[in-house]
Amino acid sequence: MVTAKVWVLKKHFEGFPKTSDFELKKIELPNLKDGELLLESVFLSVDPYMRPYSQRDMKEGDIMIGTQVARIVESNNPAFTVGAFVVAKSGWRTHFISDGKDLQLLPSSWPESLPKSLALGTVGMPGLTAYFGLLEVCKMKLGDTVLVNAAAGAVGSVVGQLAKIGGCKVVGCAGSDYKVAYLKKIGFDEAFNYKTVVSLDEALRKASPDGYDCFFDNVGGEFASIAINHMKKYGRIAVCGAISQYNDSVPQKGPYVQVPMIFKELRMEGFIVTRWNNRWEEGLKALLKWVVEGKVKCHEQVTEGFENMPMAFIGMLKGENLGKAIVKV
Ligand SMILES: NC(=O)C1=CN([C@@H]2O[C@H](COP(=O)(O)OP(=O)(O)OC[C@H]3O[C@@H](n4cnc5c(N)ncnc54)[C@H](OP(=O)(O)O)[C@@H]3O)[C@@H](O)[C@H]2O)C=CC1
Ligand SMILES: CCCCCCC/C=C/C=O
Repeated sequence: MVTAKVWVLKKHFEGFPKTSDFELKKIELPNLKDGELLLESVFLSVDPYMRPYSQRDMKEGDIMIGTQVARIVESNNPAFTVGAFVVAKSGWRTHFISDGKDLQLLPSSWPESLPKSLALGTVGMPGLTAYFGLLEVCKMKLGDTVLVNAAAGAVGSVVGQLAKIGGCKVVGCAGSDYKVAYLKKIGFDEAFNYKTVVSLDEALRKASPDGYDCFFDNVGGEFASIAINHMKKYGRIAVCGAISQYNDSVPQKGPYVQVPMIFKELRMEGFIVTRWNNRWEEGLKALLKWVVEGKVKCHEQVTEGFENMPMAFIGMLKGENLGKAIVKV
């Protein structure tokens, strides 16, 4: 008999999540039936979407949603070998049972030396968000100037590097000087700390006096309202995330987008990465190749210990992570 530890949403978040909103529980797992597997989580992901999705899709007492890289420890399913690693969507659990239907094996070309945790970041859902958001929503093309916020995070850092591979000028902003230095190190042409600039408007103008063709928006709110005025005519805005609004108890008020959208004839499109579920293999193959070739650099903020999951999640929402926020069990 295996005992799994799980993190439960004890109380719906009100404003910024608190550690007391979570509860650690133990669950006895039953014996495996035919066709089933027992898995242990090795790395778990903490992501911004957990904040709005918990509000929309979860009730108090549910196990927190999320993905992990897990190792197969027992298998009654001939399609899965003990010792293999998979990406699963089994929530915040140390151990779980699966019938294999929802599991994704890591690509067979995954090099032994490459951390498997990257399957939750650059070579996983966040990397794919950057890939499809830039190619399909921003319609990025050679010579474009691309703006991205939350640029030193899991999605943003890949957006900037893919835009450089695509022959664009890239401007990024992040919430600390350390993050800004990292952006310059990984090839951003311009980067600034949005928390310390005297004027966001001036910082955006200085970074690209001619404006922006593409804006990959991870943040929303005030930043997006100012950035929209810096778009070039016919610019494209990919509305990927709105992390500056996820913890609001009272919705923020405008300025509103209509006037700049009309006069600059902009295209602004929200998206969710799962729209391209049927092309994940293509995206993962491309991302893995760039990582292996050293064309896309990865950084992870690894928190040790399953018991620290709530802390890692809250820390990521506060901006404590450089690159992808990961928990190592
Ligand atoms: N549409 C889709 O399919 C997907 C959307 N997303 C969205 O992409 C965005 C980035 O996600 P991800 O890369 O995983 O997360 P990150 O790794 O970028 O971590 C979140 C970062 O957001 C920044 N941040 C937090 N609060 C604010 C704020 N009030 N204003 C500005 N920045 C803030 C912090 O960086 P800093 O120090 O720079 O402030 C923090 O490090 C999120 O909005 C997320 O919801 C993610 C995946 C899929
Ligand atoms: C494999 C899990 C897919 C999660 C999709 C997350 C979409 C994110 C939206 C905003 O953050």
